[in-house]
Amino acid sequence: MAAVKRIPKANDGNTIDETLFGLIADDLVNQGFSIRHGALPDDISSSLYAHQLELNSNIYVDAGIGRGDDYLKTEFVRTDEICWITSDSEAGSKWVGWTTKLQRFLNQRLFLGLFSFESHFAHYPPGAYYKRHYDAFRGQANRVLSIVTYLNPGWGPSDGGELVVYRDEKDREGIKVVPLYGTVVAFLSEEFPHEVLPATRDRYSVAGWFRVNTSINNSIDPPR
Ligand SMILES: O=C(O)CCC(=O)C(=O)O
Ligand SMILES: [Fe+2]
Repeated sequence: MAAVKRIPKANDGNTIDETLFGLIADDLVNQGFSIRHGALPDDISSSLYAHQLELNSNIYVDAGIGRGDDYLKTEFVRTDEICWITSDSEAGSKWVGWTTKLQRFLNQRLFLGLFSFESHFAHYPPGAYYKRHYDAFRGQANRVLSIVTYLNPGWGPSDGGELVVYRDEKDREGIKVVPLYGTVVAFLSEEFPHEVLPATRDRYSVAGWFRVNTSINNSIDPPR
């Protein structure tokens, strides 16, 4: 008889992933964003962490803004460097597997119509930043939901590098998120301006975006 893999259940009978996904969905309904500490399953964090350590620093590229012809490299806005994640590595495939489950859950629960996902590792050397920005522009129907997680064990308050999520266009104070290992942040891409403050240490994150399908005439719009 084929072995059946037992998926751990939380007390309420949901899988551990489903319990977390339910909390994220509730946060998105109530406030449009979700900040969950220690949320990414440790198996995925540790794989991503190990994989990121092995990445040769020369495969990172300077981050730019926009896509295709709109792509600009501007130090005025951001000074991090990035490396896109694929399912080719074990770590990438675990992460993409998990985000696919989240995507399915949110589509069922919130009818978001999320269609594709793209994500990258980002390295912010000491002093690097990403100024206040939106991940998507209203009406351009592209990035719908942003997700970020951190690969920085032992990050302390004096290390800086917080993600600041602003509640709206007018908010100047924002909510500061310490980029600590295991924290997961998700927010509606068109609604929340945010920025990355400079850190005193190397800061590693994974940032991803779920998109809706903007294909025209059966030609599928590529993620990037
Ligand atoms: O690393 C972070 O905390 C967020 C990065 C970000 O805002 C982005 O890549 O668009
Ligand atoms: Fe962003």
